[in-house]
Amino acid sequence: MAPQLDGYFKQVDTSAGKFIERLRQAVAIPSISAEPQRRPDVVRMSKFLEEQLKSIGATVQAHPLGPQPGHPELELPPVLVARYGNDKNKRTVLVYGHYDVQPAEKSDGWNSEPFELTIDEKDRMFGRGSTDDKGPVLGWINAIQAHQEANIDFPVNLMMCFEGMEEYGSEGLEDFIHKEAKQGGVLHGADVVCISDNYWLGTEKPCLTYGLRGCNYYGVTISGPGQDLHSGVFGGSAQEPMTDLVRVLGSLVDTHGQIQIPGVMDMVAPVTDEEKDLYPGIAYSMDNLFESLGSKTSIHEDKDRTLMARWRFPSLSVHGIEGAFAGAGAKTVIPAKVTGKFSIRTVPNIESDKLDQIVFKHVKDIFAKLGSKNTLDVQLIHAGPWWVASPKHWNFEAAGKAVERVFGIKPDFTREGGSIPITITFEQATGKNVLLLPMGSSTDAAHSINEKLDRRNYIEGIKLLGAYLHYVAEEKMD
Ligand SMILES: NCC(=O)N[C@@H](Cc1c[nH]cn1)C(=O)O
Ligand SMILES: [Zn+2]
Ligand SMILES: [Zn+2]
Repeated sequence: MAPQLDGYFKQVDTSAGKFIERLRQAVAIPSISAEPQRRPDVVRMSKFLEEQLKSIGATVQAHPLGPQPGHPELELPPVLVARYGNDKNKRTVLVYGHYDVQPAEKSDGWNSEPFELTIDEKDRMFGRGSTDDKGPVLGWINAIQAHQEANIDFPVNLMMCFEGMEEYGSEGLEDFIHKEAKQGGVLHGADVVCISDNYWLGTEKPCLTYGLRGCNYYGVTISGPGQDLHSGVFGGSAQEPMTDLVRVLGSLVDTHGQIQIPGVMDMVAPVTDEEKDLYPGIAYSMDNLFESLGSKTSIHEDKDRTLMARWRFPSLSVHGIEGAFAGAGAKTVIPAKVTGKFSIRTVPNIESDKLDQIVFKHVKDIFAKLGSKNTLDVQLIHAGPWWVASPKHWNFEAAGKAVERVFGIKPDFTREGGSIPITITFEQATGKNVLLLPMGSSTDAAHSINEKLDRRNYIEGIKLLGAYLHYVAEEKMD
């Protein structure tokens, strides 16, 4: 089956240095979507990607999305829609990825410059965006190029949709996809959808992913004094916003990860016996968790409960406080206005709007009990839905065969604790099966300091993406 693959694999190995250089150039562009001052870099990254796509003969359109909601002065970065191949006798695969990244500063604790791809003696390629999601996005381009260089016919028509706001909730993309997936739209005509933007459960065994948690992200702002104050002069006589905020934040979740907001857990679908039976067969251990954590500070003691906590139950994380003193030293300031940021990862059957109302009520109730003269405001910053699909589809079968061919092992079928808000939109707008096909591993530290992609995962991942397309071309439709 798929006899051309050996030649393709050989070519990927031959071109590996070139593909790593492409990743180096991409990582060098700090395309941080959450920071308005970095928006020109996000746009620069879209232009880089456009050039790369054109260089391999894809047709590319950059679609503007208009101003960012709530920031009329700030244009959203464009969605790139590219096409390679237009053969009516071939299947069409729609792939999605994102070219924006999470914020990163060397001073956060990185061992190397976050926007300089740094390869160590173990062939780990460190850099912001290396695994999330520049490596996988470039993987599709590299797969096309290796086919050309090896003179192997590309097995499918590839439609590529790359956005620049994923790490900020995919603003503006949903409407675009719904519009363009219709007859006559630029995203119309896909047979299946594939997204490479998540991770293996461990470091050795690839997986195919059929579920994601959603994410509702909130800000709670407490303000009082007209400006920051000297704690020696005003400590004890002014009500302090930080004092109130830490109490509000402290009321949200306990040390054991139990969400303390009444009503949230009532919305969670009960775990069925059939579901419980899936967990013991999955290749994962507490040591895998400890390795990715870099410590043994797990909440749960066993693997099944840990996986359920990641995939199957909601979690609440407190991310930071804007406006608070966070530097080194001992500054004696009383901040005048502080915004706590927290998010809830959602699962079936949590309803997003209902969750917002429950969260707002809880925060307001806790604040009211403090009897503070300060002012409170709580807002939803963005929300993305959870998604669970059926892996019993030829799209997953094709990917399973590709994993076996490249890695010599059958993949695990997993869900993911993270969120890719646009996944369900692709499913609904195209009416087609969506597969998540990860490239990176559990130790990649996406969103964290020292994010990396192992050379092996990148190069074998390029083979995997190409092999998947060959098996898609061969699969019988359901
Ligand atoms: N690789 C996917 C990813 O990292 N997704 C983000 C999406 C998000 C949701 N809210 C803010 N960003 C994630 O945090 O899961
Ligand atoms: Zn991502
Ligand atoms: Zn991410």
